[in-house]
Amino acid sequence: MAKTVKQLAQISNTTTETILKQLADAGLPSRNEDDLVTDTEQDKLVAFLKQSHGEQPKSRISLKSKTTSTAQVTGTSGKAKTVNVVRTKKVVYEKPDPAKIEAEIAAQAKAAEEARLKAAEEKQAAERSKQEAAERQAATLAAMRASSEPAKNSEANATVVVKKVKKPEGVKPADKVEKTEKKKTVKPVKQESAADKKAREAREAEEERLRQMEAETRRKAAEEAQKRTLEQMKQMASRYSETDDGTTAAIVRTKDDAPLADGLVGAALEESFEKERREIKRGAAGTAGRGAKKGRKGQQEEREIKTRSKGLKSSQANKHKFEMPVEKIVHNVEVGESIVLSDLAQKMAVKVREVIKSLMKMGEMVRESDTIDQMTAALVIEEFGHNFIPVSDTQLEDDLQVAVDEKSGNVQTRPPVVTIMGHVDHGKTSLLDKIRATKVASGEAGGITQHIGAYHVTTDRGVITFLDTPGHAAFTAMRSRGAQATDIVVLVVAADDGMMPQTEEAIDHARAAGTPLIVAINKMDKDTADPDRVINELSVKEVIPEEWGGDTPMVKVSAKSGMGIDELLEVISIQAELMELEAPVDGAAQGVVIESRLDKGRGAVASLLVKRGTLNQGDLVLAGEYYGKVRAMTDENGQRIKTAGPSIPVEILGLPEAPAAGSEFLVVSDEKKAREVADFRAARERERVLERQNKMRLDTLFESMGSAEAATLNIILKTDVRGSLEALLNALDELSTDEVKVRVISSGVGAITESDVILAESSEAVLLGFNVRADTAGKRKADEAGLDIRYYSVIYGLIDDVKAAMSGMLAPEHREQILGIAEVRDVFRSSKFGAAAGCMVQEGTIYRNKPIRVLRDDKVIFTGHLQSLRRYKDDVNEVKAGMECGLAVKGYEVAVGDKIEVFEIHEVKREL
Ligand SMILES: Nc1nc2c(ncn2[C@@H]2O[C@H](COP(=O)(O)OP(=O)(O)OP(=O)(O)O)[C@@H](O)[C@H]2O)c(=O)[nH]1
Repeated sequence: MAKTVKQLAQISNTTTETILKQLADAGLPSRNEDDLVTDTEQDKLVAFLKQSHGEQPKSRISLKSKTTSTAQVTGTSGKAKTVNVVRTKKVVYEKPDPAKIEAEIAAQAKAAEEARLKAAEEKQAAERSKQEAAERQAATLAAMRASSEPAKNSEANATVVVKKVKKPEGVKPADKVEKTEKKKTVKPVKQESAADKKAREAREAEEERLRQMEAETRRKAAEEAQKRTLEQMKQMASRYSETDDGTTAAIVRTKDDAPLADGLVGAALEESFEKERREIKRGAAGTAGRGAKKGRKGQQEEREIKTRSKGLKSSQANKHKFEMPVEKIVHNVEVGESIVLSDLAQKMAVKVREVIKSLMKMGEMVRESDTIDQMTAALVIEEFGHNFIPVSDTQLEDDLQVAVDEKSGNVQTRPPVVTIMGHVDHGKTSLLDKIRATKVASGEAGGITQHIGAYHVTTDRGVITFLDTPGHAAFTAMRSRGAQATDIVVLVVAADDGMMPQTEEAIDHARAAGTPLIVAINKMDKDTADPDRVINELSVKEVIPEEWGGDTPMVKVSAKSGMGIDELLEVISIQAELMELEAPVDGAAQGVVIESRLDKGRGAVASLLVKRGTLNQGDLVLAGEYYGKVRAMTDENGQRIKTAGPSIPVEILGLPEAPAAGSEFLVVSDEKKAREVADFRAARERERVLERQNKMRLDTLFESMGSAEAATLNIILKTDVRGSLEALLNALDELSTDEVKVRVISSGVGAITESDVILAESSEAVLLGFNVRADTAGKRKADEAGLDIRYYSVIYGLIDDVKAAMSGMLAPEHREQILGIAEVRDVFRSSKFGAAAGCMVQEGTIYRNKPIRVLRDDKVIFTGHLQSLRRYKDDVNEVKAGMECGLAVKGYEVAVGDKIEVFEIHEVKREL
């Protein structure tokens, strides 16, 4: 507030003269004692006075703080004592100097101005260089026109240029362009007249128009080149990404708004089109290479590229060199029902680790070897920015099938394929035997058919092919396959036994497959035979005889006496005629694998039933997961044959492994396709196995958490053929109860090996051999480990043992013990016994009067008795290990290398 000089004198306790003098000294205007002094003047006066008294304005303020605490220290005497610790802290604040601030502001403004000027200069320079480039281009174009078609007008020249761009192969080589460039540079500079100026302007306008056309053409050419390159990548990435309509699906998503010509071509206009084409190619190869083996860095680059909404950065465009339009390679990832993680990663060209990480983010804890389902895979694929293509698991097979269908022709009537079904011991094999007039049943262990066989017989009414399916319930799965492959089911029902569980099952299977049924009421020779009861029981299951108004032919037969056999065959033939069974005879064969096994000497042996076409020796057969050329072909009687038409069963050699019984087979002309389908099927099988294993692991984990007492019976199972293996696995699968789980931890076809024994030892599993034995190393290992190996030749014997072990009913029972093993070293003819064998007893003792088995390649091939046992010329009752002997097997001719195993059945305390 303004005050008079007098008032100020009073406030400061001084005279008015003093104030007036001080005001004058401070440089303020002179005044009288009643004049007002403004606030600003008062401030100035105070500042002057402070300065004149030597006082500087404070620019720094110091603050001090002090804290006191205590600490425990050890004194010189060694005693601990408490001391006070004082901490002082000083903080200095600097008061901003207005002058300094002003200077700083001025400096900043100056720098900003300089930067602006610099930017403007740079912009000008860039424009200049752009203009220069445009001029160079115009000159190049003019020179090109002049050198190519001087007579034509500029419009025509432009067309030529456009044409050349569209067809890069017809373009001019680079050196010619360079020459035209040279021509331009050596031209003398003329003084420009008015007419010249007009002409120049017209030329410039025309050149500008051409330049735009040129730019447009180049853009199109670059786009086309990019398309071609991407097409190549697409083809490389996915050879089988055909859509329903047969066109190839796009593999790469390109961004529509990405500018191509400017960024791509840039100042590379001097370059020839040919060079550009080469560079596009090179760029594509480089990009593909990077894509194929990119690491984390590569992926980061990809992400950056992905987020880029526009083309190349201007800085890159100014590099004066060709740059490939960089775009993430988007793969079409085909996924079937499920996929192994490592395969998925490979298909997306990323590391498995990355896939695992992405799944972890989704809350899925997985490992490299795990399989994930189609939906989860779809999420992962989307996450990585690729295209998810769900594929039918049978797509490749379907394609092959179409190829086979196209080639087949000459449709003819074919023999019916008949499956004989029925309850155990109702006489299926005996009936077939009778039909074939060959005994098959007598040599079988336990009287059970062990695997599916197929036979064809010629009757008065034509050829009929029979599939001989085993009777035990364990073969249900295989039997249902048999029903699918067959035209007619003959249901055998014993007249003295009637309807049994497997009779019902057979009816269900035949119905499910839509296969006509013919009932053979067997054992009619027996006194206890009651066919009416059988018919009554069948009618309950809606199997009604023709006499009762139904549609099921029923024939009373006796496999023993041969009664009704001819009638049965006739009924089968009539039924077949009614069905008008036909198949193409020409063209590639296809059908079903009935049975397969690995033979030590011959490799994989597969029984096939040809359903259509003709199978020839030398054909390339794809069966299940395996393919190979048919090296040799035999019929069911072991006769070598060269061809097999529809409905004919054959045994073939030439596949690398034994395909699963029930697999479809077909002949393919293209080995590459066969390999692809085989690989695909193998991968699918692997996925299924892994899926099952994972499920098992999880289930086990869950169950063991739920019930502490749940015991698990681990089993390692080896069998002679795939058919029995599958049957046993199915049967064992069904045995698990709430208290005891049955877990087959390993299974396979062939002898029990050392590794099987080691696995059994480590996993506390029981070793079960069905019609197979342990090989020498396996046996030695089992002896060392003190492991018991259980051998079986009858399926229900094995199942019963497992059941008994599970239920704790391990009562003493009859069990086999192997007493001795002799190896056949020589075979010679004996007038008395036929074939006699010279043997070496390898283990234990060979007894003349005890039952024996003949083993070939560690598989049981015969069970029976010895006809004679000799030491030199003498008949003996026993021969001990290490001794030679001569023997003859009753009803069987042994071969060199066979083993004769003598066993006996005795009562033992049971334990598993
Ligand atoms: N009396 C009599 N016995 C028969 C007849 N058919 C079969 N058998 C006997 O019945 C038993 C079982 O015969 P198989 O032919 O092995 O019976 P299957 O149905 O093939 O048996 P699995 O292969 O075990 O399913 C044998 O002892 C035969 O001798 C028949 O018509 N009359």
